[in-house]
Amino acid sequence: MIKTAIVGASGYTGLELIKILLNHPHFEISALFGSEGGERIEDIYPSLKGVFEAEIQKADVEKIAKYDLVFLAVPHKTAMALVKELYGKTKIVDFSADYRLNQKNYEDYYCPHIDPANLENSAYGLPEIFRDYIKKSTLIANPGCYPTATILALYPFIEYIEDGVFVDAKSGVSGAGKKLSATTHFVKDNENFFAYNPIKHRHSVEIKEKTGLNVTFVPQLLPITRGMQISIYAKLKKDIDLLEVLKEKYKNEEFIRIFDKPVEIKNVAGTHYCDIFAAKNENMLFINSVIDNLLRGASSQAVANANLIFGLDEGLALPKIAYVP
Ligand SMILES: NC(=O)C1=CN([C@@H]2O[C@H](COP(=O)(O)OP(=O)(O)OC[C@H]3O[C@@H](n4cnc5c(N)ncnc54)[C@H](OP(=O)(O)O)[C@@H]3O)[C@@H](O)[C@H]2O)C=CC1
Ligand SMILES: CC(=O)N[C@@H](CCC(=O)OP(=O)(O)O)C(=O)O
Repeated sequence: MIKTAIVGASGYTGLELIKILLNHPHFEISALFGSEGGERIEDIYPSLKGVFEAEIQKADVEKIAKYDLVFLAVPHKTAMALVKELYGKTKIVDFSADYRLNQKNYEDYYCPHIDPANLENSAYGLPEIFRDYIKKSTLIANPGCYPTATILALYPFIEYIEDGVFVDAKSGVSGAGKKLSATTHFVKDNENFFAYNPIKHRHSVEIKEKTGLNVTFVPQLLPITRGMQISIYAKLKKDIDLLEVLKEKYKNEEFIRIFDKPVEIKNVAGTHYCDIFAAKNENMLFINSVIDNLLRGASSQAVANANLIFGLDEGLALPKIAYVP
């Protein structure tokens, strides 16, 4: 078995990761870490009682470095402070944005980078596009949830569209993590729907850097727990058969499903799937994608990447059964 540590186990993506790894034939959950430690995972998440019970230790680089595989499900900045010490000692899948961007883009949208030397050692963990790099890397920058759903939808069409696309994005509230804020308060979100941080959201630069396209990106908060839906509006340079383009690009991809009608969050919530649909009105293109932000947008994608860096089948243990009805 491959000894695995989860740093940030008490968070939402940490919990999803635990659930996936409990069904993994090769990755064994050997240690859980958090900011202070001294808690038990089944006390934080009573749903795990009798299923998986373990102590959470205070994060400590010396201890974490002993494991073969480390998932960092921690906030930006915290991740790079750990990677700076851990790189080369173990295999790392980082959920944060710290190794996703070039230094300039990172510092323009986040903060000064404290480990720029390792930016060139990371692979952007979107398997459908960067699989070959991922397999050779020991540091994976797991993509953001909005960029995952947006880039997978745009990728087949990049050569066919004009620069300048509108990305209308909607996320469930778990995308913001477990910490409380005025924006994620029940009374604010319940029976409500609003845009936040339009145009300037940090994910616009991630989408731009990976696709080369200028994007007008507007995230919005849906009053649901999990799942996200992306609507992209673009101009086609020439007439193409949209579904044929999608089917051809993703013909070997088990976890991309192409639909001939608009896609729905509920069909992917609880799974690693990204469902995609596209339609056009003359040269006006509409692309529609859905994912589970906690899974394909974070934890199941992290496991797909870990499978690849250990030379395992990419789909091992990835969830396929949606929470329907
Ligand atoms: N939620 C989502 O849909 C997505 C999240 N991500 C990214 O994944 C990461 C985790 O997100 P999420 O699970 O939502 O966040 P949460 O806020 O739910 O959880 C964060 C976790 O990080 C731990 N943590 C914080 N500081 C430290 C520290 N100094 N040392 C060790 N552990 C620490 C916390 O532990 P403790 O409770 O002990 O403080 C907690 O378990 C973030 O980088 C986020 O941006 C990426 C894509 C989608
Ligand atoms: C609803 C919500 O607040 N979503 C988060 C995005 C979560 C995500 O994908 O991730 P990273 O933080 O890893 O980039 C936001 O807009 O900041």
